[in-house]
Amino acid sequence: MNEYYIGVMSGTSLDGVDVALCEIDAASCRLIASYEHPFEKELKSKILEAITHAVTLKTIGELDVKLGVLFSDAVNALLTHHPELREKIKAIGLHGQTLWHEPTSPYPFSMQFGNANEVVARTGIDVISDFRGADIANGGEGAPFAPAFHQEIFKNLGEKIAVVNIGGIANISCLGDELLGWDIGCGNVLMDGFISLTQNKPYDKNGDFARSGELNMDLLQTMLRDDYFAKIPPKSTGREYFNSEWLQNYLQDFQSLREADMQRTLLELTTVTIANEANRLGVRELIICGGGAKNGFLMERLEKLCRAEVKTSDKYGVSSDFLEAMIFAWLAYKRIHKEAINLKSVTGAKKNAILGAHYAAN
Ligand SMILES: Nc1ncnc2c1ncn2[C@@H]1O[C@H](COP(=O)(O)OP(=O)(O)OP(=O)(O)O)[C@@H](O)[C@H]1O
Ligand SMILES: CC(=O)N[C@H]1[C@@H]2OC[C@@H](O2)[C@@H](O)[C@@H]1O[C@H](C)C(=O)O
Repeated sequence: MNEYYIGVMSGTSLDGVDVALCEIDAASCRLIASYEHPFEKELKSKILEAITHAVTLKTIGELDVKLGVLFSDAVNALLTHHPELREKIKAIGLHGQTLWHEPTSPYPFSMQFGNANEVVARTGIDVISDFRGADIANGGEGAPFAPAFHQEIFKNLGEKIAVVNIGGIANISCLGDELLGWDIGCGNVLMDGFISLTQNKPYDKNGDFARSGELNMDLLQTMLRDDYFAKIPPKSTGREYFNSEWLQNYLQDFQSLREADMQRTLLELTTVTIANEANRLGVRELIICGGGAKNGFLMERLEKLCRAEVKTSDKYGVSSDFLEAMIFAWLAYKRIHKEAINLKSVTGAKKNAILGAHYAAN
């Protein structure tokens, strides 16, 4: 029998909270309704501050609850449009806001905020959260998890298919008998960071500003030599690595470049690092999802640089905007049904584990 779950995702871009209401059974996951809840500017700056500066435990505790309230508001807002479904929702899969991801240190962890008890109290619905902890405890990277879901929904397309999510961070899934996947590196996060610093805009709409600039090969080659790109998978990353310090470090020797040239070169960095992986894997089709799919210039460059055919997931009827939120609805379904997730070939965990902690409403 089909069951209803809600997935809530707020990613590295901090652009909004994505909510996906899905109808799920053993063979399918269908998006029934979706909603993007606004992220207040003030909360966004608080999160960025917590990532880059030392903050007090009081601030951290409050941030956890504020995010819990935000995620509850997001779920309740979606359900006001579908009141008849509220009683039917089995659970909310709550990813939480990643503040810090450090899976390879001596005491590895991945920190997602958004108080689950608060979400249970404010929605009256069971919540599954803390998805990454078990994978890390089993020796895995705790990310990316998207490959398991990509495999599930695109398995009928055959071999040599890869899916790339271009969010703040870009991650790839290579589908097949042995599932592969890792975080490629920067998706939009550096482009967003640069245009926000220079023009106070959240992102470069359609890549138009980048298009107006010239590619600087010296800067591109220098950035491509960054250690992260050469690292052998399993690997995963986030804002604790690709951030304003990273940008400053690479841009400082190129101060004479025009801002448009820097933007253009950052866009090329994203597309070249994605295309390199796709070409190396020899994929025949590259399916794109995440906000980067809306950047016309970025998509043009990807089509040029990739030997594979490049399509957005929308072409297969899967929303490129809500695919990540759907992952957490699906993972909540898997947790309720106590099914382990096939991820050890991706994250390097010793075993496939049942992911997530269950916070019951009753
Ligand atoms: N019209 C557009 N033109 C250019 N870029 C866009 C457009 N719309 C969205 N984006 C980019 O997509 C980003 C948001 O993508 P998305 O919501 O997939 O990221 P995320 O889920 O927060 O990140 P991650 O997947 O790393 O967790 C924006 O910050 C922006 O850079
Ligand atoms: C630690 C963390 O939050 N990682 C996110 C982030 O956003 C994209 C990429 O980096 C991926 O590793 C992951 O999200 C998706 C949903 C994942 O687990 O596949």
